Amino acid sequence: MVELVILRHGESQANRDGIFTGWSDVSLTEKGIAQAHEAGRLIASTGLQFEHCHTSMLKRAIATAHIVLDEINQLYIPETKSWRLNERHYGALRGKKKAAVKAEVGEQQFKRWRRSYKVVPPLLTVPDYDARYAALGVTEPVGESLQMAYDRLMPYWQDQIAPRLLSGHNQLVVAHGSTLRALIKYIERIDDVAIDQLEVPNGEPIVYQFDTKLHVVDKQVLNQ
Ligand SMILES: O=C(O)[C@H](O)COP(=O)(O)O
Repeated sequence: MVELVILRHGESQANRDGIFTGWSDVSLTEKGIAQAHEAGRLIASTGLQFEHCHTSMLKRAIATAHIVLDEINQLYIPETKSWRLNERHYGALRGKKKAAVKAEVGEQQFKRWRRSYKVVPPLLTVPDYDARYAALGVTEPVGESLQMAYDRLMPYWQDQIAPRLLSGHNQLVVAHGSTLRALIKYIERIDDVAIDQLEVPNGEPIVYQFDTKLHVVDKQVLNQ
């Protein structure tokens, strides 16, 4: 049996302040750091040895991954940071207070923008520029639906995660609410409608056990 552990970063400053974040690069709060340590201790209790750690290019996920790797005494393993694991880009909602947007557009539209699979948030008129993505030849999205995030995540799963699992090596993925919803949708074959009910809390490791064809044999959510 091979195992995959997926983990959403600990609480960020924007999570704490109720602000749409997406590709904004915000830090963990003290609470988020504590959540990352606790997640690490929970993962340590499984005794799993990982061959590779995958994270995004955003510091809230990278910092969480490093705290976890330290807690499990596996800081030495190879790690890949990919923009494909970045949070879904929230377009023109990015930086706005969630409560203010909800008050402006109403509960239904607010929920549609946050949780539907296909609805695209209001777009930026010009893409942001950030040297870290430009260096890779990646133009930042101007806004993404969950489906768009799913589509850019899948090549990373196919090329970097699935082959390692198929050769029997446990993998650790530390990413974001929406990219993990996309990954869970794929792994558990959740349909486009039911996915709007799925929430991924900060700092709560999910452990999947797969058979040799990458069918799920067991799923455990680790919490205190
Ligand atoms: O990008 C964000 O704002 C958060 O990471 C996720 O926010 P959501 O729960 O509103 O999708």
